[in-house]
Amino acid sequence: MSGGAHIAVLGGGSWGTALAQTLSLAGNTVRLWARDAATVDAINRDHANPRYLPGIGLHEALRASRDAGSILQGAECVLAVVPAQTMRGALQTVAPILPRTVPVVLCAKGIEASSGRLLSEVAREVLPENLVAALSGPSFAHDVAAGLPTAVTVATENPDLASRLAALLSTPTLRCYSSDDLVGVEVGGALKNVLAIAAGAVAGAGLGASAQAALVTRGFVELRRTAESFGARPETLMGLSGLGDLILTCGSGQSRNFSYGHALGRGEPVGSLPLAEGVATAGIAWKIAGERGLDAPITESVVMLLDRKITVREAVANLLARPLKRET
Ligand SMILES: NC(=O)C1=CN([C@@H]2O[C@H](COP(=O)(O)OP(=O)(O)OC[C@H]3O[C@@H](n4cnc5c(N)ncnc54)[C@H](O)[C@@H]3O)[C@@H](O)[C@H]2O)C=CC1
Ligand SMILES: O=C(CO)COP(=O)(O)O
Repeated sequence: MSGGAHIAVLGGGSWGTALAQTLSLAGNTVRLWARDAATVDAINRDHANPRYLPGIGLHEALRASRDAGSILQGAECVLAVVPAQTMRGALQTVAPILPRTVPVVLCAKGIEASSGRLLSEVAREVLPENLVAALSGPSFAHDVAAGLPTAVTVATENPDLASRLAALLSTPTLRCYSSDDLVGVEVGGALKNVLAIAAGAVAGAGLGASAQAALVTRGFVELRRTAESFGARPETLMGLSGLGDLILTCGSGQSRNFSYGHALGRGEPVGSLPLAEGVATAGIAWKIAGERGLDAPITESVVMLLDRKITVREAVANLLARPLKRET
């Protein structure tokens, strides 16, 4: 169980702040790097992050800074919690000052759209000497910050390190399981966001709970197919970072990806909505599926929907019109 460690968190958004809060409450020394001065001031002065975690009072010992050097000083572990498409830049910022003995835990969910790389591949390019892990699973930032019970998976390819990191990051309310299937945990987290957009779109278009259940189930088949093409183990995808996160985000308006899809389904504007990682990951996930000869009709529908080439009802009509097949 966590406590007494020095942990650095890169990213002052909702998830970085929530992880920093639970780890700080568990007795760790937590330092958070945020690029935005207002966020740093609010955390240090008011013990709050009203922009990203409204209504949550933060632990007084949690400190923030815009200076990455001071955040990293003495850190035993770094949590990287910026959006997936900005992960490379954030890691590049700390690369010259991060000791190579410090493990980096990637907490974002996405695939780098410009390269098709998983975030662990990005991290290994930027920080070739550091051990890389991923933390993923069904966990809304607000729930974790509020101390509600949550379970996630912490994965690295080294089982001993995975167990040590899971122990380091578990708190009385955040239970971390360990796994050596890094790729499985990463891909499960990245692809569920695309499916949450699809589920939200079906709900927003008023197509009914039955359609939503069918879509999520068939979406999970797509997720498994794509993840297994990366080398993920099927049982990982049946776990927290896969099925577990689909159950959470494909049925809750608390999910930003679901809400984004919901707005699309209702024909509402999406320009001012908060971060929905599935928007950036959908296109690259479909491209990867195409390159590998994988059937991914729901991912394709999300891409067409995001590009405004199709409506939700047309997308669902197309899915229904596909040739009948065995359920696999
Ligand atoms: N919010 C949640 O409930 C959960 C989020 N995640 C994942 O965590 C990742 C981060 O999401 P949130 O914290 O929710 O996003 P957010 O939108 O709440 O915050 C993003 C933060 O990253 C910062 N940022 C953006 N670009 C940056 C850059 N280039 N360099 C440094 N900082 C930068 C922003 O200033 C902001 O503080 C995403 O991949 C998300 O899928 C995972 C589990 C739960
Ligand atoms: O990943 C999450 C919960 O596990 C958060 O989901 P959203 O990014 O869709 O809000």
